[in-house]
Amino acid sequence: MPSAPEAADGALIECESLVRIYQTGPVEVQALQGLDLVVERGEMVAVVGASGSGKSTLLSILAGTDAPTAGRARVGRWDLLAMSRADRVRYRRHTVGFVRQQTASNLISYLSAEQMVDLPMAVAGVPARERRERSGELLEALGVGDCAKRRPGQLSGGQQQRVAIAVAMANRPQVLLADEPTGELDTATSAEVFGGLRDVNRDLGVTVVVVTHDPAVSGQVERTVAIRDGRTSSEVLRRTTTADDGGTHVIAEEYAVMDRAGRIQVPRDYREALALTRRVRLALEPDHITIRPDA
Ligand SMILES: Nc1ncnc2c1ncn2[C@@H]1O[C@H](COP(=O)(O)OP(=O)(O)OP(=O)(O)O)[C@@H](O)[C@H]1O
Repeated sequence: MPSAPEAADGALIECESLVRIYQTGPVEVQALQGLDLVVERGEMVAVVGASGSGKSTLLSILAGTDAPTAGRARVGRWDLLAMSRADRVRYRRHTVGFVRQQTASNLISYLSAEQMVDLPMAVAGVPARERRERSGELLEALGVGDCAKRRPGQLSGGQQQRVAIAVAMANRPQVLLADEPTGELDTATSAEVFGGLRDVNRDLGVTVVVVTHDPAVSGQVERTVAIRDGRTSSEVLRRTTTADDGGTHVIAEEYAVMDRAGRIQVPRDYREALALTRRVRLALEPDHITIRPDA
């Protein structure tokens, strides 16, 4: 099987000042307005943000199905702004896997679960025996081994999404992208599907980027990236600590994101609380920086 190029040293995904402008007739929509994102190999990151903030646009660019207007976007050694058509096919086949929100759109109604996992490998020229083994392993790993012979109509919504994860993982991608994968599911089923994403991240080492509205999902990953108006505005990092009595709890801390030029976005509620407008006073203190109203 042809393998995707190995990543250079450093982060697996790196987006810098990423811009995507959609032009529909005279109307121009800036879906991404200088977004920065770094994801390390093996990480599982949630991307959150209001409707229209640019989450799906980011995911389509990372998936290689949409091209940025400007900026930099790199996944492994692939420069997403400079890929030929043949590169794009290779990139989509081997480097990234994609799971969509609509369970039905991930699957093919007349194929069984194992046939669906088999298909991307067959297209990539993987020998039949290796395909059979890989399909079996993946469906087992996702807890749907007993569904191998069933078609999508014979699977629950949660099982369908777990099969979709297995399909996306078939060609051993470096990155698994999921756009609201639990959006159509109830809470218990969402937890099951999210568990599937965590399993492939932990056990198969794939880097996962998951777009979600679901706080129960974003609350379980170590890093959540918030997008506002097409830019990365803040990140929440979570770590688990152990207390003296042996009990564990999760500490979540919110950080503002600064780009290479030193720009940060001051949250609207902070700006409003102190009536910060166009000009502010910055002062460097021994271990922090203050921002004061211009008055
Ligand atoms: N193909 C397109 N043509 C024109 N405008 C588009 C296109 N795709 C997205 N947009 C616009 O770009 C902006 C960002 O859209 P995007 O779908 O990335 O947001 P989102 O954060 O994923 O939203 P949601 O949570 O509702 O899915 C929106 O204003 C949207 O209307």
